[in-house]
Amino acid sequence: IKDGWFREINSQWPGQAMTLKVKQILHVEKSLFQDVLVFQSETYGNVLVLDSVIQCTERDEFSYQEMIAHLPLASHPNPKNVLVIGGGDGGVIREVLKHKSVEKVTLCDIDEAVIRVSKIYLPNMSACYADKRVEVFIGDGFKFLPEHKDEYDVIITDSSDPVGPAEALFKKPYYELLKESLKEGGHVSTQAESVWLHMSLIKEFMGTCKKLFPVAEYATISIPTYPAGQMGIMVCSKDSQRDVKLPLRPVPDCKYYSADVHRGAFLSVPEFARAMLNENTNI
Ligand SMILES: NCCCN[C@H]1CC[C@H](N)CC1
Repeated sequence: IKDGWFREINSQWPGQAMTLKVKQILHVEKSLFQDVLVFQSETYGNVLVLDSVIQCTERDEFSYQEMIAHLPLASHPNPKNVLVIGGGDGGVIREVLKHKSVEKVTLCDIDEAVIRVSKIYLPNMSACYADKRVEVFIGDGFKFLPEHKDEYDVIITDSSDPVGPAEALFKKPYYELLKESLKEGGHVSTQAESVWLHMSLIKEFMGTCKKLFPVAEYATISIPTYPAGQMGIMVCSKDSQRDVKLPLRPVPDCKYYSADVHRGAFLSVPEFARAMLNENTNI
């Protein structure tokens, strides 16, 4: 933070940086896994930053949290048991609980500091921890998944970037674990970075998903405070007959998500990205 501005300078997005004006620094901590910063911004509410990377802001988090949850859930016929890997800020669980069919949602985040801090500074994301359908497990998804095979209808990987604690969550071994923890006809979703900055990573990532899942689709969303203002969501299904681009039922109380936005998120992937992603299919 310099002269009152937070600048998201990072080697993953060379030569550019989102900058937010800081009103007040609320929390600074070095957890077991990463540097944790929360500040009150002038125009985006409270902001959670991990290892100098913006994780979420109160003003625009709904975009990403709604879409990473509802794309896999609304396209699944009857999701009952849901797992969230990461997502310690609580925003994704809030969205999962909007689905009446969901009986239980388990959150597995490696860093208790993120949960503790979001309970204090991100109340409208972490309020849902009080819901009786929610259970929390502090630990590494890599250790949790092998102990929960054939158990979940939907698994959402709400991770930080592939630099630091979340690096392994973008590689094949993790996706094999995800697949084994899904029940028949299960869906997965994960944050899939920006077509403006990470095309090579997304291409490799799509290749992994297409090898492991019969259905794998990349959706795009608009979110101002993520790098380049665009974020991808990868959605896969174990059921070769399933269309994850098709919303099967409405989701109440959303500010970003709708049935049209569901379809549009897959249809509006820009041509340069679609061409690169489709190259993978002839592996
Ligand atoms: N619920 C927190 C979302 C974390 N998602 C990532 C944060 C860092 C970004 N560069 C990419 C998305």
